[in-house]
Formats: sequence, C-alpha cells, structure tokens
Amino acid sequence: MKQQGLFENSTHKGESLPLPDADVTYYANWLAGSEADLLLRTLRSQIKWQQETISLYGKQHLVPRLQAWHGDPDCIYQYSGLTMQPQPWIAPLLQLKERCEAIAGNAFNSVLLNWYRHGQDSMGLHADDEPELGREPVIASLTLGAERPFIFKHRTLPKRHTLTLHHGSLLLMAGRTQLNYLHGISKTVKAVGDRINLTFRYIYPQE
Ligand SMILES: O=C(O)CCC(=O)C(=O)O
Ligand SMILES: [Fe+2]
Repeated sequence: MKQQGLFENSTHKGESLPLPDADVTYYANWLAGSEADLLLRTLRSQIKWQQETISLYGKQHLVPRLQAWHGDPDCIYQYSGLTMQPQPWIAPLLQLKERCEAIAGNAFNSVLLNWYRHGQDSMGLHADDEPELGREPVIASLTLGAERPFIFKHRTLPKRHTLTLHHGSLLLMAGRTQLNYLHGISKTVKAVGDRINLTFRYIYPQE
C-alpha cells in the first residue's frame, strides 16, 4: 500500500505525480476556497514582507519577489549568501504547520513564505537541497492566490513536468525529489494577480 493512502479521506484526496525518481503528491483542494481567501488576506497584511538582496557570482541582485522566514528560534536558513533569522510563529502559521504535519506525517519547524506580486515575480529553477534540510527532505508547499505554472525539471533526463498549482492546494515533495529534480516558477507577461506560497520545512540544527 502506498503511504499516501494513510492520509486519504473524502476531502483530502492526494494525486501522485507521474515523475520518475521523485515522490510528489498533489492535493488540489486542500483548503476550502473561503478559508484560502481569508488566509491570503491575512498573510498579505500580517507578515513583515521583505525584498532581499542576494549575491550571485559577486553581483548584487534584488530577489524578484517578497519573502519572510518564520520558525523555531534555532532555525537559521542560509542560501545564496543570505542568512535568514526566523521570525516567531504567528497563530495562522502555527495552525497551518500542524495541519501540514498531520497530512505529511512529518514534523516541520519552519516556513518560508514567498509573495509573487505580479507576473514579473518569479523563482528560478533550484532544488531545496541545502545541508540544513537533510538528505531527503519532506517539504509541504501551500499555494494561495493566482495560478502560476510550477515547473519540475529532471537534473539529468530530458524530463519536464508543469503543473498549475490551485488556490488552496498543497504539494508534498519527499524522498528523492530534491536530489533528482529542480523546480521553479517562471515570469509571465500575462496579467496575473498576486500569489503567496508557503513551504513548511524541517531544519536540522547546524554545528
Ligand atoms: O512558489 C512556489 O510554488 C515554489 C517555492 C519554492 O520552491 C521554495 O520556496 O523553495
Ligand atoms: Fe523550492
């Protein structure tokens, strides 16, 4: 029996994506529409959003989206030369964390929030494979707001898969997904509304 079956019920039907060498489950309607609407409004106003600067090959670039990092006090996250100190949990994030833990069967101690304000905001192809995430991280990704194509690209095979993440959907990435695939959100010239994505993660303390 597939492990996903353990968490299936009438409202939370997960769909396993047809990706070789990966373990990705998609719950299109994880949150009810009204709950997702309320959460989108709450997070827009309650989160202290920041636009970070990263250094790539010695040059400074503004990250093309707004971000925030919340979690337990020892959850320090480093990527692209950025060191993110966690903001404390706030009630709506803590409740979501617990619900993600229940469906994923995995503990989370932090969440990265990304706010794509319009079609020119994006996230380049990457893997969530920093050492502090461990070898085969389980990542729970909640999408609110506008639908944007989410791209998976296999690292060595000519395999690409694009899916549209629905308002209120949850995407679980586990197993060898980060080892074998990159993922990202492209820019678009289409007129699209804003989108907030939350990725719940477990950060191992670094010596
Ligand atoms: O916005 C998304 O759906 C992807 C976010 C992501 O990949 C990340 O935060 O690492
Ligand atoms: Fe990611």
